[in-house]
Amino acid sequence: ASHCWGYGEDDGPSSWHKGYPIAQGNRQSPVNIITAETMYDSSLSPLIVSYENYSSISISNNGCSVAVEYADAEQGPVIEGGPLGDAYRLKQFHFHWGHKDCQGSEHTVDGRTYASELHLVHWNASKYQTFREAVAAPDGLAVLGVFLETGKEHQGLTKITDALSMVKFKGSTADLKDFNPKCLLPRNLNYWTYPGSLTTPPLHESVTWIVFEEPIEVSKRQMEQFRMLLFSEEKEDEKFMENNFRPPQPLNGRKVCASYN
Ligand SMILES: NS(=O)(=O)c1c2ccccc2cc2ccccc12
Ligand SMILES: [Zn+2]
Repeated sequence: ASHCWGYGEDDGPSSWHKGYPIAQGNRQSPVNIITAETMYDSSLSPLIVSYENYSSISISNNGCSVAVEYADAEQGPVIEGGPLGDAYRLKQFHFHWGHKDCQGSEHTVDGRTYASELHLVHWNASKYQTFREAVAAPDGLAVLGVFLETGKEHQGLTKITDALSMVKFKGSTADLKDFNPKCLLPRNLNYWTYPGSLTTPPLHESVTWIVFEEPIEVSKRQMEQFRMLLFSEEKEDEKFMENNFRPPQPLNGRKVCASYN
């Protein structure tokens, strides 16, 4: 089916189960992280982020978010360690945000929402041949989640926020070369991890989530730049892209592990 789901009244998260029954599965994402119920797991090794030889290609508006795509190269940017048994290669990163700064993240921490959440999507290139194959495998994907809160301007993010005007409409793409995503990670890499899913249809339960505890700071102006994006195509009525987040889903007995005590 074409993109017949969205974030509106009648095509939003509460109706996704009609087209995607897995929406009511037992390892869905996002979740509310209740810090008092997280388990320190001393067997979790530090996360190794090797983003040195990155090569970003483009930035695009896919009608539900704005994403920066990376070349699919053997020696591309990877993450390993932590809860991961293999090396996972960066495919793209994208954002979720609200129509005001007090909401917009997908994961929540003790019920707290953040202005936005950055997702860096990686696939298990050690075990699978293609992203397409990995996207439906239970150990196929690893997504890093970074919370964004408003404060001072994020220097590294300006290259992205200043490019947003070039991808205003659904289906638009623009060149975006040499963007090193390492600058978007928080200083402190303490994280929570749990087994989950894509937070958008097809909602495959194939994601090892790694959510950093420390948010990064972005300015209110930078958040406004995300809100000028459109869900709609050039010829359609203007629908501002905002509130493109799925609310927290039941844990169904899953434990959220903490990398720190
Ligand atoms: N929110 S999300 O990270 O689940 C997600 C993906 C996750 C894994 C693989 C591909 C994904 C593509 C997405 C595209 C737009 C929004 C979320 C997306
Ligand atoms: Zn996402």
